[in-house]
Amino acid sequence: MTITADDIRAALATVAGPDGKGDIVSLGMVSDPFVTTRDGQAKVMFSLTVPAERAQELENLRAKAQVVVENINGVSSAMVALTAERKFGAGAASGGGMAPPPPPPMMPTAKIGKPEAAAQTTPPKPAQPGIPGVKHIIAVASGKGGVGKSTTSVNLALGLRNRGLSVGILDADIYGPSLPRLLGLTGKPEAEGRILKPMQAMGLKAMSIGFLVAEDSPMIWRGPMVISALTQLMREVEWAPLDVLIVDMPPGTGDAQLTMAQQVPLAGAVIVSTPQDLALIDARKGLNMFNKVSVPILGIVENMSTFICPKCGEQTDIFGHGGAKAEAEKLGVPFLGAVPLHLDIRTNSDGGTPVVDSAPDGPHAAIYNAIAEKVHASLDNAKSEGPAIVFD
Ligand SMILES: Nc1ncnc2c1ncn2[C@@H]1O[C@H](COP(=O)(O)OP(=O)(O)OP(=O)(O)O)[C@@H](O)[C@H]1O
Repeated sequence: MTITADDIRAALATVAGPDGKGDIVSLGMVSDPFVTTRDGQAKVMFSLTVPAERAQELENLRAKAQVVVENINGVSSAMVALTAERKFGAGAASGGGMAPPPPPPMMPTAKIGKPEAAAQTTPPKPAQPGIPGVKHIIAVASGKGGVGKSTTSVNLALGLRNRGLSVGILDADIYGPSLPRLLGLTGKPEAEGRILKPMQAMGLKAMSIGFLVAEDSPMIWRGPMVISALTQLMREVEWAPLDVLIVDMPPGTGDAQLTMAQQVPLAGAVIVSTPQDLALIDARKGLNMFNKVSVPILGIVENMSTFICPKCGEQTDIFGHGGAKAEAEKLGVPFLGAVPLHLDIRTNSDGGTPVVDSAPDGPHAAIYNAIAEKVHASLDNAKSEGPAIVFD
C-alpha cells in the first residue's frame, strides 16, 4: 500500500487544534506532507504552523501529530516541524484568546571573562557519538545574521574539496536555509528507509531543511523542534564517507548552536565576522559559546573586510578593516583570512555559482583556498595534539 499525502491529512484530521477547537487540518495548520516511500515503508515530513509566541507551548501538539502519523500502517517515521507565522496567529487568536507562553530556556548570555570564571560556568561536555564515517565536523558560526556565514561555509567547503578532501555541507540554518540557492540546487532528496540521501553539487554532499520544505513556507522554528530537526539532519542522512562535514550554523548563540555543540563531536568552529564593532561583539559571544562547551575555535574569518570597486578596483574600508584580525590576536585565536566585499562574491553566491568553483583562478578563490588550507592544517593539529586553542 502506498501512503499518500491525503492519507496523512486524513489521520491528522483526528488531531484537535490548539485549545481543543477544530482539528489541525481544517484550521489550516498542516503543510503539504512530503512522503518518500521505499520497500513499502514511508517517511513523512510536514510542518505545523503555529503562532510564534505559542511555539514552545504547542510542542505537545507537534509530538501528538508525529505519533498519529507514525501509527499509520506503512509509515516508518515522521519528521514534524513547528513553524510560525503571524498570519496564523491572527486567525487562531480569534478562536482561542492565546496567552503568551513563558519565555523559552536560553543560553546564559556569554561574556568574555576570566579563565577561572569561564571554567566555573562550563558544563562538562558529555561524550558524543560521532557521525559514523565522518572524520571531522566543523561548525561555521556568526554571532549575528547577514555577515556572510553561508557564503563562507560554501566557499570553505569548496576550498577543502580543492585540497582533495571529501566534503559535505549541512545547512543548519533552519530559520533561513540558503544552501539550495548558494549551490544552485533544486528538488528533493531521495530517501532509503529512514535515511535521506544528501544532494550533490560541485563535488559536495549537501543537505538543508530548504530541500524538504517549500521556500516560501514560514521558517520561524522554535527550540525543541530545532533540536530534533538538526539531530535528524545530522544522523538520518547518508553522509559517510566524509573527511569533513561543514555545518553552516544559524546566526546567534541560542538553542541550535548549543545543540550542535552538544550533539556531535565538533572538531572546531570557524567564526565569521564583519569588521564593525557590533559584529565583533556578537562574534565574541559566538566564541564564548563554543568555549563554554569545550569546542576549539579554529579561527576567525573577517568578511566584507574591505570594498573593492568592481569597475576601478579601488579599495575602500567601508566597515573599517582589520578589526577581526586585531580581535583574534587579542583573544589568542587564529586569524584565518580577510575576504573583501566584492560584487563578484555576491552575484556568484546568490546565483548558485560560488567563486571558488566558478572562478577557481581568481583572487577571491585564492583567499578562500588559503583559509581552507589553514582550517585543514588546524584539523591535523587538533588530531595530533587535541584542542589546543584556549581563550578567556
Ligand atoms: N564578501 C562578500 N562580498 C559581497 N557580498 C557578500 C560577501 N559575503 C556575503 N555576501 C553577500 O551578503 C549576503 C549575506 O550573505 P550570507 O547569506 O552568506 O550571510 P549569512 O551570514 O549566512 O546570512 P544569514 O544570517 O541570513 O544566514 C548575500 O547576499 C551574500 O551574497
